[in-house]
Amino acid sequence: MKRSIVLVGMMGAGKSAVGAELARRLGVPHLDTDAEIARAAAATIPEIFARDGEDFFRARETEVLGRVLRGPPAVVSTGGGAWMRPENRVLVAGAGVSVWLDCPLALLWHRVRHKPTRPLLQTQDPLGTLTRLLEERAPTYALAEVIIPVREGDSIETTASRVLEAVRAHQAAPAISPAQEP
Ligand SMILES: Nc1ncnc2c1ncn2[C@@H]1O[C@H](COP(=O)(O)OP(=O)(O)OP(=O)(O)O)[C@@H](O)[C@H]1O
Ligand SMILES: O=C(O)C1=C[C@@H](O)[C@@H](O)[C@H](O)C1
Ligand SMILES: [Mg+2]
Repeated sequence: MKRSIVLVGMMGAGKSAVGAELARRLGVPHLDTDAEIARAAAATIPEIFARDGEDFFRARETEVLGRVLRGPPAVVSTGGGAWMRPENRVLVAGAGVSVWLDCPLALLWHRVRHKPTRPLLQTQDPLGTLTRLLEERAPTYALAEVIIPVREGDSIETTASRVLEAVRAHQAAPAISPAQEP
């Protein structure tokens, strides 16, 4: 594996779960930016948001992403908002293939509704917030090089297999030079 695989998408899409399975199969490190930030801060993600604010978290996220992408090829599970920052997309483009786990709203909600670990969903109307975030973010997630639709009933293993297959097909495809574009 020459380039890292970088999973992007909404909270609950399965970036951490599928990333761990992919790394195990490929025999490469699995790095989860949320986990790396929490480890360095010796605090949980909700604690960091509450104590230092979202801007601080986003700055650490960009630092961590840059650091893990400078290392040997790995599977990188990003936080749900990481792909929204243009500088993070530039970092990913330089070192890895980006993969959007494209998961429908109902399935995301089913997975995140009972967990207090996502500070952005600690609102009066968490489903409304999740809906708005997905609507706002989907066009940007769609800029990822590889898109994997994830549907109810797809296991972590099945999703990991589909990611691997799609990444291999993507890497085997000849790059289109600007001169060939219409
Ligand atoms: N394909 C799947 N089948 C069943 N459960 C899954 C699947 N993918 C993820 N899950 C479960 O859904 C929950 C959320 O997944 P996970 O933590 O991997 O999401 P995430 O994309 O990393 O979210 P975040 O952006 O908040 O870190 C976990 O409990 C995980 O085990
Ligand atoms: O979607 C988001 O913006 C977030 C997702 C999580 O992975 C964490 O990075 C944090 O809770 C923010
Ligand atoms: Mg995660």
